[in-house]
Amino acid sequence: MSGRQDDGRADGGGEQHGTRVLVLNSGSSSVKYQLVEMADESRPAAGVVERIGERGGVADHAQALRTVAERLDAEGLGLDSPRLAAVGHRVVHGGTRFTEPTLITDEVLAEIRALVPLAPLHNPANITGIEVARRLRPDLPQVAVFDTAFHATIPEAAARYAIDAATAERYGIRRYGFHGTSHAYVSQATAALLGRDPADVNVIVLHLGNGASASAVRGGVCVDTSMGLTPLEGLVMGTRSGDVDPGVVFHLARVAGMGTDDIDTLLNKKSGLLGLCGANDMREIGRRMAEGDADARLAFDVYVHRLRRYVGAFTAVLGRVDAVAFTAGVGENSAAVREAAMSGLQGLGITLDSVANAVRAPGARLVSAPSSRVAVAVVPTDEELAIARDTYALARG
Ligand SMILES: Nc1ncnc2c1ncn2[C@@H]1O[C@H](COP(=O)(O)OP(=O)(O)O)[C@@H](O)[C@H]1O
Ligand SMILES: CC(=O)OP(=O)(O)O
Ligand SMILES: [Mg+2]
Repeated sequence: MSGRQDDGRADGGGEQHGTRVLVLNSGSSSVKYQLVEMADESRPAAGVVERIGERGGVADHAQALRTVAERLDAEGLGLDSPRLAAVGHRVVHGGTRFTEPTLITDEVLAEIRALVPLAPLHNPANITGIEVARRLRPDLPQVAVFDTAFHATIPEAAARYAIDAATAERYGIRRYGFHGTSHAYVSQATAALLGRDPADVNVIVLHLGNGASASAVRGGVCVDTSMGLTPLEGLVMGTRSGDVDPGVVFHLARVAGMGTDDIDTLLNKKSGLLGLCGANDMREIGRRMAEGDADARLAFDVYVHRLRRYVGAFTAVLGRVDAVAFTAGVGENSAAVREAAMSGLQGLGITLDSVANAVRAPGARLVSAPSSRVAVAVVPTDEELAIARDTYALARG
């Protein structure tokens, strides 16, 4: 650690002395950013630019990234800082090509671009972030950390769709899975909360943000996940349908006369909670339910029903479950979703402690009853820290 600079000055130090990583987590409609000081994993700067492309928001991802750069400059923490060691980028789709954090070169960028058809809402935003950061600091290592990477261990029986094998092979059609950085981080943190070695613990992780996915993790290794070829499959999400009969697509095409792009937009942006009740934010749904709104109630019930199905399915996949971990915006904050999702599951060894579950508290914590064979935990995710660690490790060589 000879290069570490701990003098506490806002800037300065030699060129090789950077100990900070800028993490860019570009989502379909937001850019989250964090500056992570690796010496103590503190965050000198963090923020989010939201509502990209929506009314009242910035026009596009390039504009959002300019806003991020301006905010960092205003705090004296700009991209020109010599304390910066590297930039870490969340990249959503790595296909079968990328299963590890990867130093970004022109060739790597071209390969990420080739994967755009598999994640049209996400990879273009990630690419814009990479291009902007490379332009501003061509001298810095830039690292891509892939959402799909943690799922590369999923066995063929769970990863393959039962469709014509030659067609699947030719077009790369298989389950890739997403939110992997979060599933990896949270499954490890859950083992730590239980005071056990991750290699001995089986966890069902429920990542419930705007996008949502479940995963089955056996001894630290992912063995199944709810998202598939794209981040559309699986759980009910803010604006995405999750699982639907593929026949719905043909029916809409033939009977409703909708085109491919219209159906894509319908299922990705106008469905899920939003499609069912006109709101995609679980907080608003909670408020409306309290006022007796039947549409909000139905949306909540559909969301929870799907969640319970996956908990049951992944219990069967794992055989033995040690913990169910709730994470991301909804998972960490909605006691009502956790309560409803875990109710009546004594047959699976799950008993929630309703009082503990209702308490708001920071950090990882147990919300199951002492008698519960399966621990139920709320475990805050930290994708940015996980990306920063991977990025720093690779940048330092
Ligand atoms: N206090 C809360 N109660 C219920 N839901 C919440 C609360 N706070 C945030 N959320 C939910 O979290 C979602 C965002 O989660 P987040 O993990 O930040 O998503 P993403 O990373 O996909 O943007 C919001 O849509 C909102 O519904
Ligand atoms: C992959 C995915 O769904 O990401 P997000 O939840 O950030 O949209
Ligand atoms: Mg997220």
